Amino acid sequence: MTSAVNPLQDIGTIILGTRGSKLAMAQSGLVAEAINRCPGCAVELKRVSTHGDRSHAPVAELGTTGVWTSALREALLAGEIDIAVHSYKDLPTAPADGISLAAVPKRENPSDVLVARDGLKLVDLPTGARVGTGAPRRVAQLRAFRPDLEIVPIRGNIDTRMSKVTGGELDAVVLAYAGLARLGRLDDATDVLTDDVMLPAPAQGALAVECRADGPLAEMLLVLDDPISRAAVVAERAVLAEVDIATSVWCNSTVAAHAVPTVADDGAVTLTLQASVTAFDGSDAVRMSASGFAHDADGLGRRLAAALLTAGAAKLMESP
Ligand SMILES: NCc1[nH]cc(CCC(=O)O)c1CC(=O)O
Repeated sequence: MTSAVNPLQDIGTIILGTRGSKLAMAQSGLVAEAINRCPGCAVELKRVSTHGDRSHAPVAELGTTGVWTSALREALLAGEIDIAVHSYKDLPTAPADGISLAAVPKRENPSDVLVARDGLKLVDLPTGARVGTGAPRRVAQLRAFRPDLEIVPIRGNIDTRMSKVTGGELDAVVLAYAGLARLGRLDDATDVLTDDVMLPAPAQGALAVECRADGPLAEMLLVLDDPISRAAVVAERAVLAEVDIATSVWCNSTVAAHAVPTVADDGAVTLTLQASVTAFDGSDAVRMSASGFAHDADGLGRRLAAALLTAGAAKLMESP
């Protein structure tokens, strides 16, 4: 008697590596749940501590790419874990040898949100209000839109950041919608920031599921992949990669990008990609958009980056 081939039947328990933060555990839990739904699969979570978790310095000063992700990739290559789940926006743009991006699950809302006292929206914050964020992209866009605000550099996990608002130390913080959604804390958001005010980080809201390129998991993990989310993120990251090459400011970059997919009646997927680079002090910015087919997502992003660079994007990020 023959039975249908189950590509996982010989794999045994799959070890899924994750950072230990509440958000990372929630994200990894979502991926683990999806894998556990496949018949015969069993997943075990294993915590891996990263450079970013161990250091308390501002992320912009850690001086290296992959502060949240390198340790997970090393554990993957060493065979200590079989799958790594990352926030896609935290991954370096350079490809990693021996590792496949097996799946990009359906993306959460990529926007940033404001969590402010008294339910305030960004436009309602009083002059001089104290707003916490450490990300150069958020700082620059906030300064461009509301030069009167006092921006306070902060870091720490989402709970820590939000507690500075409830504790009265800050009037507001800027966070990713996706992070709040995954922690079940969306009710705390007081304003969902629109693209014209705060264009998100490339790949914000998306997860990256990686495995060893030579193993059996890559094919099986494709069930978790959402090709439209993947195409959008690939376009956004191509902008970042191309600007990175021209400027080498990586974590300190103010590059923002958002690709909105549309599916035509014939099934063809088109992306409308918007991208911007803002001067660190918010005094100047270049912003452009372009459309193209999802199957050329990478080319679309690279061409838009080239146009941004021609318009002076690299110069804007010369001095922090
Ligand atoms: N570097 C921190 C980080 N990495 C991913 C997210 C949010 C979740 C996501 O973008 O998928 C966050 C927190 C934040 O920006 O508020």
